[in-house]
Amino acid sequence: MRAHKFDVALSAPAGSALLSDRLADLAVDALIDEADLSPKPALVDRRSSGAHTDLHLGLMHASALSLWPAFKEMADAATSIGEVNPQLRETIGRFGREGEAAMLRTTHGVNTHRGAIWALGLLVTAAALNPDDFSSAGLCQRAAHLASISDRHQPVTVSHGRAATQKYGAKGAREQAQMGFPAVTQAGLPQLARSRAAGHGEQNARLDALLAIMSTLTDTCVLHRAGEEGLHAMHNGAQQVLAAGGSATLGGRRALNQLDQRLLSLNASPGGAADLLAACLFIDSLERALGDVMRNI
Ligand SMILES: CC(C)(COP(=O)(O)OP(=O)(O)OC[C@H]1O[C@@H](n2cnc3c(N)ncnc32)[C@H](O)[C@@H]1O)[C@@H](O)C(=O)NCCC(=O)NCCS
Ligand SMILES: Nc1ncnc2c1ncn2[C@@H]1O[C@H](COP(=O)(O)OP(=O)(O)OP(=O)(O)O)[C@@H](O)[C@H]1O
Repeated sequence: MRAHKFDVALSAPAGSALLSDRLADLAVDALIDEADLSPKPALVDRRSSGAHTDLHLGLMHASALSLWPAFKEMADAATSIGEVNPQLRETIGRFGREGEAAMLRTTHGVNTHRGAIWALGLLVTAAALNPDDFSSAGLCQRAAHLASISDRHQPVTVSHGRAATQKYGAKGAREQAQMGFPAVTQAGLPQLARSRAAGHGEQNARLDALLAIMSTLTDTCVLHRAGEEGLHAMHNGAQQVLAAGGSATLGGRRALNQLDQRLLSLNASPGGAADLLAACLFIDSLERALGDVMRNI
């Protein structure tokens, strides 16, 4: 295995920990940070379970922790296989399904993180494939390449997401990844940077990033639960919060509260947007690790 200067940065807090351990740590941290972020519209957070009757914050944390081995296995596979090819795609597909099984054992059958395993699994793999390039563009491009390869062992299931993409002709989790996560690179990450630069505070900047994603994403969780009316309510409401100045402003907070109420009344939970916020936080943490290395050279 090649040694990279980023191995040092990523493994620093854990001493001798390997790159794959640190990538799995960062993916789990991103999921826990996403769950804790509050007040998120109609999602599980520190205040409530949002539109979900079967989820709560403790379950989100336990589920996130249960995914650590799957993320580590994916990173290890990327390091040993070393390139984007069908073998790597099918290997991480197997670990993704094992991750889903671990999640369902932990939550007693509740879907807490299906979409997140997919998005973060691809990004963890993309990071381990080339630790010299943790740029968001590079990571998302490698992830997209992987997501575009078919997996012969993937069972054909009738998921809520697939049903919604077929009924509404919308692009779902699979297509978002195949396109290189435009919701992350063109909406979430730029908004995170803008709100930080405006001095809005980290939690508000993260909420604004979530809202930027929600303002255009065809979230199949919302489509499945609340149809096109729910999707329009999400797009319009999120745009209004940002137009009012974002979560750090009084007007933005009022609009955010209205969006929360509206989505709750429609039973519309933006779970796909939440997963993509976790993807933003993961990429952001990698870019910060890179910055720390540069400062210490
Ligand atoms: C591609 C996946 C997400 C299935 O997607 P599908 O649309 O069929 O289904 P499902 O309704 O079960 O889950 C979709 C989840 O994605 C999230 N999501 C919804 N809409 C979107 C969107 N537009 N963009 C991104 N994520 C979204 C939500 O959290 C939702 O719960 C995935 O579960 C899968 O196929 N896994 C197989 C295992 C695998 O190959 N893993 C690869 C290694 S990570
Ligand atoms: N903080 C969060 N709160 C709720 N859901 C989240 C959160 N973060 C991410 N999610 C995502 O939202 C999805 C949950 O959506 P949903 O409950 O609609 O799932 P489902 O099992 O497909 O449908 P249903 O519950 O309607 O039967 C999970 O797959 C998860 O990836």
